[in-house]
Amino acid sequence: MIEVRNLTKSFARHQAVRGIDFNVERGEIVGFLGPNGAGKTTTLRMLTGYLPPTSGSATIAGYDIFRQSLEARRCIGYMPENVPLYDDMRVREYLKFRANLKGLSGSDARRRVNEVIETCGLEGVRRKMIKVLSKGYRQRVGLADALVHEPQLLILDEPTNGLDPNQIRQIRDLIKKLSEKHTILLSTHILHEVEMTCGRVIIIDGGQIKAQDTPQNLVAGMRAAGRVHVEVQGDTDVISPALQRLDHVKRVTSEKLAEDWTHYEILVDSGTDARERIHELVSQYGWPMRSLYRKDATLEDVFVELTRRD
Ligand SMILES: Nc1ncnc2c1ncn2[C@@H]1O[C@H](COP(=O)(O)OP(=O)(O)OP(=O)(O)O)[C@@H](O)[C@H]1O
Repeated sequence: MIEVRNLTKSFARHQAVRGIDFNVERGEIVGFLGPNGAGKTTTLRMLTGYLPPTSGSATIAGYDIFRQSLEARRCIGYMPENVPLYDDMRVREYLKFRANLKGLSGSDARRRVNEVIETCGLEGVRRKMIKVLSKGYRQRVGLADALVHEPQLLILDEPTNGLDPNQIRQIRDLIKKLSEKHTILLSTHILHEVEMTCGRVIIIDGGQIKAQDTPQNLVAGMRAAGRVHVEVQGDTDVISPALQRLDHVKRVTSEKLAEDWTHYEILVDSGTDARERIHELVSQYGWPMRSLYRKDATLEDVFVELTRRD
């Protein structure tokens, strides 16, 4: 559905996207992740024909996004980061206007507008002015707009940005429902959302792809695949280096708690479990300990490991 080859974008002397390659197959739902300024929006804007690339190529459903831009864009429903809506139009009127702009007319336009109003849960606000809608409903109008011409591919740029937890859940459920009929490329900062909705993840940083795989494989393949948490009472300047010297420990971070207790987070190598060694060490020195547990790596750990700056 999407084939990207050696795609590059430079703004003056700044290279925002540096020769990226990736594919998205029909029916997939793929998360596009990266820290601020990684090049996500620039990539999505090139794929949707809003920005010409400096070099490289990309096709959507077999159409070259530059040479066959119109055909390619017909296959795409794009929801940009800040959905531009006409505040002084009513929801239904706006969607009808957008459907007409996308080449639908008469009964076809009416049918599709009614369908997307239902799909996106907009029945209750169809006659409301856009300016009075909550952020969650505005996002739904943006999604309905992206869907109205029945595109095969949906490209969503941070669709849950700025929403409250209930609204995030509603949009997430809607995206899941849409994934039954559409291929989806979804850019987001919310990693939990990606773990719950995406079959595959592409991580981009500094304009380059750092990893692409299923969330499960990314977590399993991480070098530091686990964290041990321990709370010990005593001198952090002594305890922290002692923990750091244990086998398979990659990094120790500490946070002081009340009454001379400290919480240590210990990053350990994949496939190792340092808990027994930690217990032995703490017992050997007689340091009081009140908790010791291990947490497996999450997609967030993979993301931090691949994109950390320090
Ligand atoms: N029109 C532009 N002119 C100059 N530089 C730009 C332009 N658009 C983006 N950039 C720069 O390109 C880089 C990538 O920006 P981009 O918006 O693609 O990042 P992003 O991954 O979408 O970040 P965010 O998560 O903050 O939206 C940034 O350094 C940004 O400042």
